[in-house]
Amino acid sequence: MAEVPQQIPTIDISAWVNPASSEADKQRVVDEVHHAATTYGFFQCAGHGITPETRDQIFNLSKRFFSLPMEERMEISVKKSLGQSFRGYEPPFLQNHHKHLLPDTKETFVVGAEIPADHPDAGTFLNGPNLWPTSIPEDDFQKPLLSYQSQMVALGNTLLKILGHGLPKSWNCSPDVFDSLAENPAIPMRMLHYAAQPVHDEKQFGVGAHTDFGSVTILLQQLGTKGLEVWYPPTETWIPVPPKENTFVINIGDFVDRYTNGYYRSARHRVITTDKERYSVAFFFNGNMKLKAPVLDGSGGEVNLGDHIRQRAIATYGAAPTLIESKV
Ligand SMILES: O=C(O)CCC(=O)C(=O)O
Ligand SMILES: [Fe+2]
Repeated sequence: MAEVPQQIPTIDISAWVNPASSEADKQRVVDEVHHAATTYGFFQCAGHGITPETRDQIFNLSKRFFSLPMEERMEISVKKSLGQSFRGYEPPFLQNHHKHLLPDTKETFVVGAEIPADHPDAGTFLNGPNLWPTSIPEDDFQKPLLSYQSQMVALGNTLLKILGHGLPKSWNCSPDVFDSLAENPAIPMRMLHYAAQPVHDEKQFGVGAHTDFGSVTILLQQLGTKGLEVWYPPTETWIPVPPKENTFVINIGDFVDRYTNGYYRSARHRVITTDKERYSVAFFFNGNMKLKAPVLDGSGGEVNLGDHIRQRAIATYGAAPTLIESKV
């Protein structure tokens, strides 16, 4: 029987980003990420270059948004976003990952790539203009959020490069193989707020057990809170993933799992409820929604990112028929 891991690994990727690093130091980063992605599907990422001030600023904005009156949040509800663009505010109890559970307690504000309404793709699945709260000045809210978004895109690209370098040599694919996946990517960022749940109900989760749909997720957690757990199949255990100073939690999504035929693992995870409120920000680097490509290990079969994500959204928002019927 495998030993129960107490935590997922922490990996400092700074040697990869620093042009002065030796090849051996860069390779160490590749090896560590490879180990985490094949074993856990999760790791804590340090040395990413994003400042603590940026992190504090993002949480302050999130707190400011979720403190707006409910009517104001509902004015920019996802239901009001253009076509199937899925932008704006999602109230609690909307998404359900399992029929036998209650819907998730989380509430969410979703920001994606800013696609103007007159763009040919606007209104198609995950494409369109963002919805912004009118009572917060643009410079105080949308500018810093979009700046954070571009830092997340850069980090997502870096992570895909590292993952590309870790693929087995026998597959004969270029280490830049994920470049086409990273082109013009869908990048929904979900600012998440979990209200305190003083009464425990075993059917109630912040987010029920699920895997992420896209390529790579970059998660920022509020220090001093808890709730995130990842499933480790060899020991059939949930491993807690506590927030750690100056790190992001990185996890592999379904698409990279399928694309690599399960080599990089998209691990199940969940957020349990606690008696303390919690904020987190999940940046989903979904990737190029138009990508259709053969599975990388040459075993046959094709992956289609857009179809996969659409089907998973339908499955998990199925408990919210009004949203799903009008949106997907
Ligand atoms: O809030 C968290 O820690 C994780 C949220 C999550 O797993 C998700 O939104 O997919
Ligand atoms: Fe998730």
